[in-house]
Amino acid sequence: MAFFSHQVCRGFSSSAVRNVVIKHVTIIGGGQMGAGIAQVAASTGHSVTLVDTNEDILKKAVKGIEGNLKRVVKKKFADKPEAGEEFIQKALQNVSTSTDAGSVVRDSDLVLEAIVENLKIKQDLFGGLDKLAPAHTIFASNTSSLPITDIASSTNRLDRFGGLHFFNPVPVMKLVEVIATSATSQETFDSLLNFSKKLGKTSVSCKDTPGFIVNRLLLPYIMEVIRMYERGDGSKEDIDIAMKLGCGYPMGPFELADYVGLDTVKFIMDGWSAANPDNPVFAQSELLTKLVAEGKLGKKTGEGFYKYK
Ligand SMILES: CCCCCCC[C@H](O)CC(=O)SCCNC(=O)CCNC(=O)[C@H](O)C(C)(C)COP(=O)([O-])OP(=O)([O-])OC[C@H]1O[C@@H](n2cnc3c(N)ncnc32)[C@H](O)[C@@H]1OP(=O)([O-])[O-]
Ligand SMILES: NC(=O)c1ccc[n+]([C@@H]2O[C@H](COP(=O)([O-])OP(=O)(O)OC[C@H]3O[C@@H](n4cnc5c(N)ncnc54)[C@H](O)[C@@H]3O)[C@@H](O)[C@H]2O)c1
Repeated sequence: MAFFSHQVCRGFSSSAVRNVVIKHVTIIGGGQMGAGIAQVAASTGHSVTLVDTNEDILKKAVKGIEGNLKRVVKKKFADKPEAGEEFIQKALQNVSTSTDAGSVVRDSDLVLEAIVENLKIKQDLFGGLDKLAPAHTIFASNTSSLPITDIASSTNRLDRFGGLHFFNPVPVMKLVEVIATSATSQETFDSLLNFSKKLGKTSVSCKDTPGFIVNRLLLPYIMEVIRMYERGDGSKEDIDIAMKLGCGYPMGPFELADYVGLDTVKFIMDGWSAANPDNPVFAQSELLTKLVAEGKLGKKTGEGFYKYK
């Protein structure tokens, strides 16, 4: 990955189809992000198929969606519990699940991937689905840090491939970064922008540069924080309080890293430090490496920088 080889111009190669109105969405990966995106897409009238590797994960994802819909309804329909219940049921009816992506992509306008942050695994997934999905289907990745161009290279639909980068927790965070590679067609880009709008999100347009906008700025901050703690310049608790009360951030950096998942933070750092071995901004942290090796991945495993059990 050439880290700073910015792709400054977007191509307008002719797409096989015109603007795709996205109605049927396949979301691959029913973890934190996939389930959150499924919830928002289903709540806004899209039919969603959520795909993961086994039924237990999918059951947990749907249960999580139901729980989070209840949180949404509590506020949105505070004085109308019946309308709130109807909203939940409608959204849930829009969600189906599958462990076989290949069999469900045939009906999809959009295949959005939110699986593990690993280039080869993402390429294998899309490479296989490219042969099965209809010509009009748009592919998109929710990757935090991998070049969309590299993920798309496993397919023959470069013009119908883009990035849709959501933020955690998806039902609450208002932003979506919409990423165009140099091969993404204008029609595809517009379809992704329209889809983001239908989800009620505000979108920003990004080039396919490492970390897009947010993570290119967020990761160096998080890594500098971890190094500060490793040097003994402040306790985790004090650093978190300082950034919350001093900067007005809703979470301190250690809380946020635990919330996002330390495996995801490490996956991103591994890629960026390998591509930039001489850049101290992307230097590895011994502590982060140790926590991930011990399976302390943050909130999702009950322990990361903090304990949650
Ligand atoms: C960091 C490592 C480096 C980056 C790695 C890359 C990661 C990635 O690529 C980019 C990111 O996502 S970067 C990460 C970007 N993310 C951030 O930076 C997040 C920063 N943190 C925050 O914004 C807040 O701490 C939270 C919103 C998470 C919780 O808020 P709080 O005040 O502490 O606690 P609260 O009172 O419980 O919740 C408040 C309201 O939200 C509602 N709600 C919550 N979850 C919900 C769900 N799943 N569904 C529905 N609703 C949900 C809840 O019901 C409540 O509603 P009410 O109507 O007001 O009662
Ligand atoms: N966690 C965040 O805050 C965050 C925010 C934005 C983007 N992202 C990105 O979104 C993606 C997913 O992150 P997450 O936090 O939801 O991860 P997660 O670990 O919570 O969930 C990933 C899910 O993908 C499933 N999966 C893995 N390989 C699969 C395959 N081949 N087919 C089907 N399912 C498969 C896993 O079983 C798991 O349920 C990553 O690319 C990550 O970088 C994460």
